[in-house]
Amino acid sequence: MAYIATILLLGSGELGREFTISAKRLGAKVIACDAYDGAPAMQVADEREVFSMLDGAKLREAVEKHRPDLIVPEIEAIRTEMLAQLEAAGFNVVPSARAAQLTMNRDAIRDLASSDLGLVTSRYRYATTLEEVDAAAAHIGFPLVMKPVMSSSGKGQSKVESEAGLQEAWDYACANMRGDRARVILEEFVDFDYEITLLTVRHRNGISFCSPIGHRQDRGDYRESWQPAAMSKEALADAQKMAEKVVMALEGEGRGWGLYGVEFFVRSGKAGEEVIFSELSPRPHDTGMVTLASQDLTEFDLHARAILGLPVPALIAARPAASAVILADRDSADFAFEGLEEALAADDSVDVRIFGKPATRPFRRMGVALARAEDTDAARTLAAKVAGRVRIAYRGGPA
Ligand SMILES: Nc1ncnc2c1ncn2[C@@H]1O[C@H](COP(=O)(O)OP(=O)(O)OP(=O)(O)O)[C@@H](O)[C@H]1O
Ligand SMILES: NCC(=O)N[C@@H]1O[C@H](COP(=O)([O-])[O-])[C@@H](O)[C@H]1O
Ligand SMILES: [Mg+2]
Repeated sequence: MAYIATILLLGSGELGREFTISAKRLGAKVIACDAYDGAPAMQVADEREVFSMLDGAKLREAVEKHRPDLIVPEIEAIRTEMLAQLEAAGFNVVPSARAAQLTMNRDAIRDLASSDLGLVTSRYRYATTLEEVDAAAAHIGFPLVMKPVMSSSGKGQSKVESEAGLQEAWDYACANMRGDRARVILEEFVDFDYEITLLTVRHRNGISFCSPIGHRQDRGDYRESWQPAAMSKEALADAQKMAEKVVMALEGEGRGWGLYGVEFFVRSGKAGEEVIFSELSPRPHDTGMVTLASQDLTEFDLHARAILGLPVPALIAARPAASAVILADRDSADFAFEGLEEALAADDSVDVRIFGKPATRPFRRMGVALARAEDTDAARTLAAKVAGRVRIAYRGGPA
């Protein structure tokens, strides 16, 4: 059989696994890559390659070996200069090398959104030394949020209440950053009423939006999400306008086709709800796992369709649903999941996804519970209950 496309997937976690299933259902061949063997997407892909996505030479080698039609980043930490070189050499990077490059660096995407595109963001300053941190903090005020410019899933991020906390936050950011560039962003702490992810699909016929996804984060990492999130018509229109603007600005030399997770904070102001752009992922978003329960075409199906040049509907409906994460709390390479029987006892409104990661770590996401109900509040309660019933039984320590 001739495949519709050969896809080289860079990063093979839970998001990549669902994406691989979607792409394969449409007739694609998927080669899953990650730094460790047995990663979730590798378990369902046609082939695998094990190397660090930050190793440019290995990345090029994998591309030359498989000659993919599409190079699909699944994580942020990739040698993006190599993606740009590969794109220049004629390879198709999803959605574009520019998107991968700009979103990997908080300073790059923030400058684009705020200075170039004029989107509303929190006030921010950068710093590369503790002295610069002090100066930036004096400008921003307290409380503030400090993050390494290169990090994801809340790594190295802290909320700082006063001057006394700056040194600790700086040390924490430096210890948990990616790369060798000690640089942080200090952001005004936005006391938002709620936050959303707006899944935005850019495809051959234009742009389509999913219903907004509400979510709750802890330690800078997602814990639960629900869809559709209630918000005013005006606020949703503002968010859609901003999402379209930023997504359109990311195409560069690429096609720009694909699904993006655009994150916003929403707070009420004098003139109604104020929408503040936070950041975005040029790929499926972790909070978007709720679409496995809420939408007929999930965020993974939509990403696959968009990048393959297949039709994406203009209107994407969502029924009330929620997701809740299942986290590990220690290091282990010998463990088992228990409680699935009770977790799934309810009825067909609940489900789980166990990711199949070969080892646990404190706070590592190992699975997710999904629930549908008559409204999102009920769905959240149900999803949390299901997640709570799945237990990880640790039998041994790390490998
Ligand atoms: N300026 C801010 N004010 C208030 N809360 C914030 C601010 N910045 C971040 N947060 C909180 O921390 C969460 C994580 O922040 P952010 O999305 O910037 O981190 P991340 O490391 O890129 O996470 P991910 O990779 O999972 O998207 C946000 O969703 C929000 O809940
Ligand atoms: N916020 C980004 C995100 O959720 N990314 C998802 O987590 C995986 C890494 O998990 P791990 O750290 O447990 O290996 C990534 O591969 C991706 O699927
Ligand atoms: Mg985020």
